[in-house]
Amino acid sequence: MFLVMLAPVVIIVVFAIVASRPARLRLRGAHVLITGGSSGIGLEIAKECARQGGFITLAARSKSKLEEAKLEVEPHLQGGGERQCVMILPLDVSAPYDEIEAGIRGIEEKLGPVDVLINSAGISYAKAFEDTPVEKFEELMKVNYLGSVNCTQVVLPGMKQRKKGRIVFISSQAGQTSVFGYSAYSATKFALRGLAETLQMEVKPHNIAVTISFPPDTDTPGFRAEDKPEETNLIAETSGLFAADVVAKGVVRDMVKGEYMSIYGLDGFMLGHMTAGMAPCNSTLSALFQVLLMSPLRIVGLAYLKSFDGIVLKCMQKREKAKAATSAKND
Ligand SMILES: NC(=O)C1=CN([C@@H]2O[C@H](COP(=O)(O)OP(=O)(O)OC[C@H]3O[C@@H](n4cnc5c(N)ncnc54)[C@H](OP(=O)(O)O)[C@@H]3O)[C@@H](O)[C@H]2O)C=CC1
Ligand SMILES: CCCCCCCCCCCCCCCC(=O)[C@@H](N)CO
Repeated sequence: MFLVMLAPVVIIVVFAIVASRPARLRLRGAHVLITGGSSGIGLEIAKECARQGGFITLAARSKSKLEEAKLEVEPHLQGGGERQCVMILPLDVSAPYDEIEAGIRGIEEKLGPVDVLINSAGISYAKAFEDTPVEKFEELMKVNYLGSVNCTQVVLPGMKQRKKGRIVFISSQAGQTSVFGYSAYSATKFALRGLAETLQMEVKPHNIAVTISFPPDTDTPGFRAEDKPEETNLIAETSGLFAADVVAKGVVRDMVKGEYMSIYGLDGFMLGHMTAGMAPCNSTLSALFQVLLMSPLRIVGLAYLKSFDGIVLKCMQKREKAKAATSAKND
C-alpha cells in the first residue's frame, strides 16, 4: 500500500528530472509559415501568431482566398518592428518538391528564414471504404502527409543550423483513433504521428521542438463543407465541436512551450493520455496522468467503442429498412 502511494511521488521526481523542453520560443520577430493559412484552423493560428508579434506567411493554393485572409490577419499585427507584416505564398503542398522549395525560398528572401512551420494544409474525405475511390487514398496522402513532409524538408536544415525552430503538424483525433468513414483520411493523420515521433527525437539536440495537434471536429469552412455518413457524424459528435480559434490558441500555446502533444477538451485529454504509447512526453504532469490514468481510461475507451458499434449497427438497420420500403413502393 505504501509503495502504491509512493509511486506517484517517485514518478513526479523522475519526470521532473527527465522531462526536457527547449526554451520558450519568442514569437516576436519570428517568421511563421502556415500552410493552409487561408482558412479555418490555419487562419486562426495566423491571427494568434500575429497578435504575439510574429511575421506571417500564409500559404495555400487559391490566391484570392489568400488575399482575403491577409486582410483578416493584418488587424491583429502588433507592430513588432517595422517589418512585421503578412505575406502570401500561393503554393500547392502536393506539387513536386522543387516547386515547394522554390516557393518557400522566395518568401524567406523577403521575410528571413522560417522559424516556425505550421503544417495545416489538409483535405478530408469520409465515406465507407468501398465508396472511397482508390484515387482518394493517394490524393489525401499526397496533401495531408507528403505535403507536410515536403514543407518540413525545406525548412528543417536551416533551423538546425540556427539551432532554433518549431515544426507543427495538424493531425486529428482521427489520427489517434480511427472511426467509420475515415479509412483514407485517418491513415494520413496516423502517418503524421509516425513522422512527428521520429522527427522530434532527431531534432531535439538542435533545440528544435515538434508539436503534433489532435483536434476534434472543428467549426471551419472545410468542416462545414464535409459530406459525411451518418455514422461518422454521430461518432465524432462524442468529442464535441470546437471553435477554430480555441484549437488555434491551444496549438500556439503548446508550440511556443515546445510541448509535443497538443490536445483539447475532456475527450481530447482522455484520448491523448490513453493513446500516448511510446510518444515522447515533456511535461511532468502529463507523464503522471499517463502513468496513472492509462488503464482506467482504457475501460472508458472500450465502453465508447461498444457504443460506436451500436451506432454503426443502428445506421445499417435504418438504411436497410429504408431500402426495403422504397423497393416495396416500386413493386
Ligand atoms: N475542421 C476539422 O474538423 C478538423 C480539421 N483538422 C485538420 O486541420 C487542418 C485544417 O483544417 P480546416 O481548418 O478544417 O481546413 P479548411 O478546409 O477550412 O482549410 C484548408 C486550408 O488548406 C488549404 N489547402 C488545401 N489543400 C491544399 C494544398 N494541396 N496545398 C496547399 N494548401 C491547401 C486550403 O486552401 P486552398 O484550398 O486554397 O488550397 C485552406 O487554406 C487539416 O489538416 C485538417 O485535416 C483536424 C481535425 C479536425
Ligand atoms: C477514453 C477515450 C475517449 C474517446 C472519445 C473520443 C471519440 C473519438 C471520436 C473521433 C473523432 C474524429 C474527429 C475527426 C475530426 C476531423 O479530423 C474531421 N472533422 C476532418 O475534417
